[in-house]
This record gives sequence, C-alpha cells and structure tokens, in this order.
Amino acid sequence: MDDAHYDTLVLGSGPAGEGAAMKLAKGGQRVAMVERHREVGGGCTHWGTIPSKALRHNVRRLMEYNSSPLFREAGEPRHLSFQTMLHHARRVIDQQVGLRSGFYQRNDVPVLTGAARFEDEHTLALTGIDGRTHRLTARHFLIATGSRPYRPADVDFSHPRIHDSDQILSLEHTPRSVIIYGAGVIGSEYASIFRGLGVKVDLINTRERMLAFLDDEISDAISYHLREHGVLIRHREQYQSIQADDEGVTLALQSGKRVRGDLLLWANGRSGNTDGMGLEAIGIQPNGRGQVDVNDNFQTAQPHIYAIGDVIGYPSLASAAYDQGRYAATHMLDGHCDYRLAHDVPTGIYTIPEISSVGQTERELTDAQVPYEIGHAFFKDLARAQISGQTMGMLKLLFHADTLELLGIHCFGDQAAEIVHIGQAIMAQPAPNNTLRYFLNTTFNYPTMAEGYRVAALNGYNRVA
Ligand SMILES: Cc1cc2nc3c(=O)[nH]c(=O)nc-3n(C[C@H](O)[C@H](O)[C@H](O)COP(=O)(O)OP(=O)(O)OC[C@H]3O[C@@H](n4cnc5c(N)ncnc54)[C@H](O)[C@@H]3O)c2cc1C
Ligand SMILES: NC(=O)c1ccc[n+]([C@@H]2O[C@H](COP(=O)([O-])OP(=O)(O)OC[C@H]3O[C@@H](n4cnc5c(N)ncnc54)[C@H](O)[C@@H]3O)[C@@H](O)[C@H]2O)c1
Repeated sequence: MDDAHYDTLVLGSGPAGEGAAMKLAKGGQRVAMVERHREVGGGCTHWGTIPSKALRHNVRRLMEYNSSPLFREAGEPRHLSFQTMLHHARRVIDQQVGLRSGFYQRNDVPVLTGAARFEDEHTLALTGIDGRTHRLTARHFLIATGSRPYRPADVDFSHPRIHDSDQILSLEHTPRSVIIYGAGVIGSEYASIFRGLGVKVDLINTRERMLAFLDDEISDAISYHLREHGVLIRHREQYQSIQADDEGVTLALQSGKRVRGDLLLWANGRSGNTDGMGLEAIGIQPNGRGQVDVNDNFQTAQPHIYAIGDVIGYPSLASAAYDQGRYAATHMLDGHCDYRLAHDVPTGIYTIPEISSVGQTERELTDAQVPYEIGHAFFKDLARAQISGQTMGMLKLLFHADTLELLGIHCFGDQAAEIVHIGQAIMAQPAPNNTLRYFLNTTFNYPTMAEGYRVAALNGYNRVA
C-alpha cells in the first residue's frame, strides 16, 4: 500500500463517499475508498439512518399488533424489549454491509482501512488498526467523513445512564423512563421509538415549537400526536446541568425545573468529523461545528479537494449525501455538473406517525405574498386507510390560486415518506404540467393512499373554481 498513487481518494464510505466513488470508478478513474471503520456503509448504516429506521419499523409493527382489534382476538398484547428490537435491526445492517461491499468489489475500488490525515495538499497518511501508517497520494480528494453527536464538555457521556444517539444502540435493557434532550429529528424519532415500547418519555425541546422547519399545521399535528401517545414535551428549555447516579439521571433546566429519569438520551446537535485530519495545515479551516465550507461545486478552499455529505452541514441527510457524491464526482470528471438537482430536498421524518414534505410551507408562501390555496385529504376518509386501520393523518397540497401550480406537499401519517414522492414528481415538471390538474384528471388505483392526491386536489380546486 506504501506510496500508492490514485486519481482520487475518497475519505469515508457513507452514502456521500459511496456515491462519489462509484461514479468516479465508472468514469474510468483509479479510485480508492479510505474508511476508518472495519466495515463500509458509514454512520448512515452503522449508527444513524439504518439502525434507527429498522428499530422504528419493528416498534411500529409491535404497536400495530397490540392496537389491532383483529389480533386482540388472538391473544393479549405483547411486549418486546429494546434489545430484541435492536437484534432484528442488526440483520438489516449486515445486509446493507454485504450489498455495499459488493459495489466496491465489482467496481474495482479498493477499500483501505484506517483513519485519514493530510500531510500535504496531495499526500494522505493512513493509520490502520495495527497502528502502522501508510502514505497515499492523489490528484483529487473527496472528504465524506460525516458527522457524530455533538458532546458538550459538561455532560458526562462515560456514565452508563447518559447516552448520545450512537451509544443508545448499545443499550442492553429497556428503561422505564427516558429523558430525551433535543426535539430535533433524532430526538423526535427516538421519542416515538421509546414511547412505542411503553417507556415513559420526557422530550425537552430547546426551540419554540416542534420541528419548526415544517409547515405549522404538520408541526402542530406531530406535537399533538406525540402528546396523545403519552410523550411529555417541554418547549423553550435549556439544560443547566445533567447529573447521573446509581438510581437515575437528573436534568436541571435553566427555567428551574428538574426532570428525573432512568436514562438520558442527548439528541442535540452534531459535529462534522474533521478533527485530526490536518485540514488547517493545508488551508481548509473547519468552522466551530467541524464543518467544511464548499462552493456550489462542492470544492473546498483547495479546488482539488471536495467535501460532501454531513461534513458540509445542511441538509445532513443520507438521501442528499448520495446525490452530492454523484454531483461532486461528475464535476471532477467533466469539469461541470447540474448541481441544482441537489436542491429542494424532500424531508422524511420517521416519527410515529411519519412526516414528509417537499416544497414551500404556508408560512413561507405568506411571507412571500404568494396567493396560494390549500387542498386537504384526511386519511380517515380514504378507503385504503380504513382497511389498514391507519386512519390518522392527512395529505395537504399548497398550490397557486391562479395558475394551480403545485407549491408544497405536506404529508403526515402512515407511509407519508412514500406518498410525498408522487406529488414531488408532478411538482418538478415544467409548467404547465406541474399543476393540480394532473390529480384532477388522473385515474388512481382504488383503494390506495395515492388516491389522496385526487381527494386533496378536488378539495383545493373547489376553493378556487
Ligand atoms: C439517528 C440518526 C438517524 C438518521 N435518520 C436519517 C433518515 O431517516 N434519513 C436520512 O436521509 N438521513 C438520516 N440521518 C442522517 C444520515 O445518517 C446522514 O446524513 C448520512 O449518514 C451522512 O452521510 P455521509 O456519507 O456524509 O457520512 P457518514 O454516513 O457519517 O459516513 C462517514 C464515514 O466516514 C468515516 N470517517 C470519518 N472520519 C474518517 C477519517 N479521518 N478517515 C477515514 N474515514 C473516516 C466514518 O467512519 C464513516 O464511516 C440520520 C442520522 C442519525 C444520526
Ligand atoms: N429522518 C431524517 O431525515 C433524519 C433523522 C435523524 C437525523 N437526521 C439528521 O441529523 C441531524 C441532527 O439532528 P439533531 O436532532 O441531533 O439536531 P439538530 O440539528 O436539530 O440540532 C439541535 C440543536 O443543537 C444545535 N447544534 C447542532 N450542532 C451543534 C454543535 N456542533 N455544537 C453546538 N450546537 C449544535 C442546533 O443549533 C440546535 O439548536 C439533522 O440535521 C437531520 O437532518 C435526519
């Protein structure tokens, strides 16, 4: 491995790095993946998206079973532990690692295991698990090292009762109560998971409202439903101190309140993985959150060094990371890329119930003085939802009152993250094919959730016709 030279070295095998490495290999480059973890897949596969989504899916099925009148005929409600759920999630992680390892093999991209650090603008030192260091050189580099939970210095994460979102995946028992500090996407999803397992949940939000970037109606709905399921939410709170002892954890809030629980999950913020990489010495200065600035082509202050994925900050999504990887690689190969495709990223939040949206919110449209109208479809009125018993939720279309152009799609309820993509496809069409008319004039399978688009379109059209 010593003195090996590559066209491009990709640092980090999460969705961002993988997308880039595959595109570069298919473009004929000699490329290698540098990954410090023993398996490929990134934080996405091992600590983030995949385990949390697999966990959530299993909890969701358990909740469905326990609340179904049909299955009540078969016996008493069942209880499963956090570990049982995690054990089943592990199967998905293994499948993902197998699949992704195959991509590297088939495309002749060697995966070099070790932590990467720049020695100069074109030389990387790679320290392997055996402690030995190898030197690699390349014309281009792609930093896709992802992010990790932000850990404030005054919180003792070594205590067995205090966890961040990585550590929670090693939890070996089901707590009776959990305090979740941070009601962003991670905090809200884990609030649903724990509550679904019957755990008492205190969700502490540092902001004014839940998931404030969402449309207000959806944000209100998720607050309402989490509360209805028994999650206690407190808004506008900041921690003063977090103390753990043998019996539990005490969260003291600046407002003077004290919250006590079996364990605390810290879900407040993430930091880019840039420390110890020697970036400052080569003229790339990460910000206070460890994130790297890039231009529209994902180039850092050193044009031959690109950065993509969580390490560049917003939107910090696996979905967007993969596309950023492909676009950055295209720019590297061709000297240009239609990077705009990476904009207008949909949101999929896997709370129970699920949330998804794309496009503008009512608040944004009001601020921009756009004359819009609203069409709603409530799941309780859809035959498919009645059959599946998933009647809680709605689909909301925002459209221009004069042109009927679709401006925003907001969905809340079972399968929301899938449902939103139908509307996204129409919204992305050039005018005049991007309007409500598509849903008014299209025959939908019946009974389906997709039929909600026709119901919502008719509801909205009746307001302007
Ligand atoms: C709990 C949780 C749930 C999430 N759920 C979703 C979701 O439902 N949908 C969604 O779209 N997104 C979700 N995300 C976000 C998503 O996981 C990230 O946006 C995504 O993983 C970012 O991909 P990435 O390729 O930038 O980095 P990562 O997936 O974090 O991969 C980075 C890789 O770089 C490696 N690395 C780091 N430093 C070095 C170094 N110096 N040398 C070599 N290798 C290094 C790491 O070991 C890691 O393998 C979730 C995140 C969390 C934490
Ligand atoms: N379904 C999904 O799409 C999904 C699920 C989980 C996580 N994620 C991604 O993970 C990211 C993390 O979410 P989260 O809920 O932990 O936090 P968050 O991004 O909502 O941030 C929580 C709070 O911490 C602050 N903060 C963030 N990083 C900080 C840092 N390094 N130092 C100090 N303060 C910091 C923020 O300003 C905010 O007030 C999100 O950006 C989200 O895109 C996505």
